[in-house]
This record gives sequence, C-alpha cells and structure tokens, in this order.
Amino acid sequence: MIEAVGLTKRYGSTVAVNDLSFTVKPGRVTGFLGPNGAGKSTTMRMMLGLDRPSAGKVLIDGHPYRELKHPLRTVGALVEATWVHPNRSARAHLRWLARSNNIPKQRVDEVLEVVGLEQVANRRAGGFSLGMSQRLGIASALLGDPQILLFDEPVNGLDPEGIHWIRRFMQRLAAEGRTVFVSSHLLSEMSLTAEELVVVGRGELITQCSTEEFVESASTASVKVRSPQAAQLRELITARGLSVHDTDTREPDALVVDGASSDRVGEIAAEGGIVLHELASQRGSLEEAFMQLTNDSVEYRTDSGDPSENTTTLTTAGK
Ligand SMILES: Nc1ncnc2c1ncn2[C@@H]1O[C@H](COP(=O)(O)OP(=O)(O)OP(=O)(O)O)[C@@H](O)[C@H]1O
Repeated sequence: MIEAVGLTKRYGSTVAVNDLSFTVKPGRVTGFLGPNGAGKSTTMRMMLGLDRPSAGKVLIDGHPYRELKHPLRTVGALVEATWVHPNRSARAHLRWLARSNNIPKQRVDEVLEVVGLEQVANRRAGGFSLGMSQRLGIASALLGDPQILLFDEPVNGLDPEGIHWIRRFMQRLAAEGRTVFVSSHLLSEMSLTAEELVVVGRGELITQCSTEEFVESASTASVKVRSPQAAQLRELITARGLSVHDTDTREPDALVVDGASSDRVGEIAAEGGIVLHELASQRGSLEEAFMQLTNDSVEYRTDSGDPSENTTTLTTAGK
C-alpha cells in the first residue's frame, strides 16, 4: 500500500504538488491522472525518495522509501527511460542490476520470460525499439519481485500493440495482488487500464474514486432528437426546465437536449403525441470533458501583499 499524506513540493515560487493526500491499495491498477504539469512525475519521484517533499510524506507499506531495508524488493519503478549501456545485452544489463542488488542470477531469466524478451536477451539493448526498451525497463522493475510497482507514463510513444501489452501486463500484476500505480495524462487510456483513479490538476487532488464514477461525472450526457415537429417538441422540453439547443450542423428538424436521458426525452415526446425520426444518446469527448474538469477545478493564485512570501498557492474552486 502507498499513502501520501499532505505531500507538498515547491520549486522556488512554483508549487508543483500541494497538500496531496491519497491511498493506493493492492490488487488493482490505480491510475494517477492529470494533465501535463499537474505534478505526477514530481509525486512519483518523492515516492521513490528521488526528491524530498517540502512538506508531508509518502509511506510505502508504512515506511518512507529511504528507510526501506530492501527497496528493490519492495518497490519496482519505471519512471524514466531506463539507462542501459548500449553495447550491453538485455541479459547482461539485468545480471549487472541483479548482482548490485544481491538478487539471485536465476531471477534474470525469470523476468526476461515474464516480459517476453527471452528471444532477444543476448542482443545489444542499444538496438532495441522503444517497446522493447520499455519491456526491459519493466523487467528491471520486476527483478526484486516487488509487491508495489510504479509506472510513469509507460505507454508514451508506444505503438498500439505495445500499449495493449503494457495495459494487460499491469492488470496481470494487479491480479497477482500487487499494488500498481500508473500515471497518464489521458483519461481514455486510464479508463481502459485502471479500476481506481487519483486525479490531480496543477498539483492538487481533484478526486480519488473508481474510474467508472469518474468517467460518468467527466462526460457530459446529451440526447439528439429529430422530429418533423421539432419546434413543438422544443417548447415541450423547455417547459420542463431542460436545456435545448440546435445541433452543430443546424439541421432544421433536429435538437440536442442537455443533461437528459433518451428515455426522458422519448417520454416527453410521447406525452405530446410528437413523431420522432431519431432519438440518440450522445457522450461528449471524454478527453475534452476531463481537460475542462482539471482546468476549471484549480487555478493559480499568487499571494499578493507580502512580498517576502515567495510562494504560489493553489486554490481549488468548485469542489
Ligand atoms: N526540478 C524542477 N524545478 C522547477 N520546477 C519543476 C521541477 N520539476 C517539476 N517542476 C514544475 O512542477 C510542475 C509539475 O511538474 P511534473 O513534471 O511533476 O508534472 P507532470 O504531471 O508529471 O507533467 P508531465 O506529464 O508533463 O511530466 C510543473 O509546473 C513543472 O514545471
């Protein structure tokens, strides 16, 4: 389990992470979702003891990373492109890593097999594709057989097959009972990968909830309806307090009703004896709605008044 408690990181006047508290539980993939610059990498670096919090703490199974007796056996991470000597083979790289961490040599072949690199294990890692390098990075993270795994934007730059593989692989690790925490700036990607989400915007927590709940709240529901009696239908719907507008293409016989189900619109039409030619639920773009949510929910406010106070605070509006 990972616990962030009041985690804060300031770089001069920039507040990269502000009073962030959340919990990541084992047995499921938890997505760490936020637009670029939201503070995800900074948070992950603090989790791994690579950066020191300005305030607050992160506990890994109850301990700060720096106090872990066997860090590699507790947490595995893929946080940035793994450095590999280009002339070294994947196997040699992993053996070197295992040796320097007192991990038995046979574990190297196990992890090579788990990530599907056994066929290319003796090839120079310098000639690996991005997808293969990611697999090698994951093999390194798995060397110590850790129960906790952190991945920072693992699918960036991968082709669809590579993305699919990583997604399935993370789900498999979670199904084995591990704690899997993975960052992304794409809600569409996280909605396919993660069961639980920790959502951040400009360093602050927006929400922690199930992916299903978040997708539901982030996407705007509307209904498109086409009728030869559109004007009459518009009146009936408006009279019931619902908001109606034209379609983007301004079709004369079509209307869009916001925030209503197709059932409700169909019932209203039936009550008025109105003929319908089309009745279709529509979902706004998930990504657009998410950007809106994360942009709207936080705003930067530089404290004025006291010039000695060189901090930027973040205010959460509309929580
Ligand atoms: N070493 C640093 N010095 C100064 N500012 C930093 C440093 N590292 C991060 N920041 C700032 O902190 C904020 C959060 O950055 P961070 O990289 O953690 O975000 P992110 O959510 O991981 O975004 P991305 O997906 O773009 O990497 C940004 O405004 C960034 O410019």
